[in-house]
Amino acid sequence: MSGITVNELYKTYKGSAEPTLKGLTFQFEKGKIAGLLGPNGAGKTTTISILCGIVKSDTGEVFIHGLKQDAAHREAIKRLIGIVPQQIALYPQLSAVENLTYFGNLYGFKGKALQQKIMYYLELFGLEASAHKEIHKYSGGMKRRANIIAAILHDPQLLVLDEPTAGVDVQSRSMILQFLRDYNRQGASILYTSHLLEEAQSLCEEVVIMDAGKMIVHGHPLTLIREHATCNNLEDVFLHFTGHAVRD
Ligand SMILES: Nc1ncnc2c1ncn2[C@@H]1O[C@H](COP(=O)(O)OP(=O)(O)OP(=O)(O)O)[C@@H](O)[C@H]1O
Repeated sequence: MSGITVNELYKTYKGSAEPTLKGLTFQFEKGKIAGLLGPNGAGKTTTISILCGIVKSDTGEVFIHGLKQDAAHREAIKRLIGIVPQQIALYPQLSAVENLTYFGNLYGFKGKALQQKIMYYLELFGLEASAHKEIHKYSGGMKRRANIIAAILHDPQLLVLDEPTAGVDVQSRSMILQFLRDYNRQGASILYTSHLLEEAQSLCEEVVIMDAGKMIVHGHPLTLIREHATCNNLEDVFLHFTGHAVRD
């Protein structure tokens, strides 16, 4: 399996009585836009963090494009993946160009080629006029767009995004979604989490709905909707499987 394989993941955080992941198992095909969905506290961020090698699971295994996520492959997987975390991971006192130069350098890119790439992406994401503005002066949507650029400078084959469109303005959201479609069309795999189910339904070719640390259902959004007579959209499917009780 050359996409993403998650096998029997268990994870209990130190000091927690309850496991966060309880035998989580799923697969996503390579080259697709995939969505990892679930209510608050389902374990999505934990799962993504384990996939990317940021958090260690207690047991279970993960394969990314055929490579096992372990010490022997950590560096190779790091080059393969671009991570866009939920929190903005940029230095607020530095400009976009300064931040992106720093992140490019971390991946070994330097000089004119890096600067050209940074300017290309700043333009693509509508940030060229604010290229030298400090990040703390950016709006929320601008920060999100810059945060994505930081994750793609090394041309990752798999882009993993944790709620990239949460709380952003309509124009930024539309630009981010268009970028994800284009980046996928160029051959990259995308894995993203979101609570916006209408968005996930239109964007994703595959979704996993997880709850309480387990996989609940997996499939193409439209197939899942068709398979359940009472469901008209992905939100109906989500509520069908995860219930109506509010989560804390
Ligand atoms: N570092 C941590 N230490 C202890 N508990 C944690 C830690 N990170 C997450 N948890 C707990 O694990 C559970 C799952 O959290 P996680 O952030 O993975 O879920 P999620 O599905 O991403 O939620 P949300 O949609 O709210 O972002 C929660 O109960 C959370 O409190």
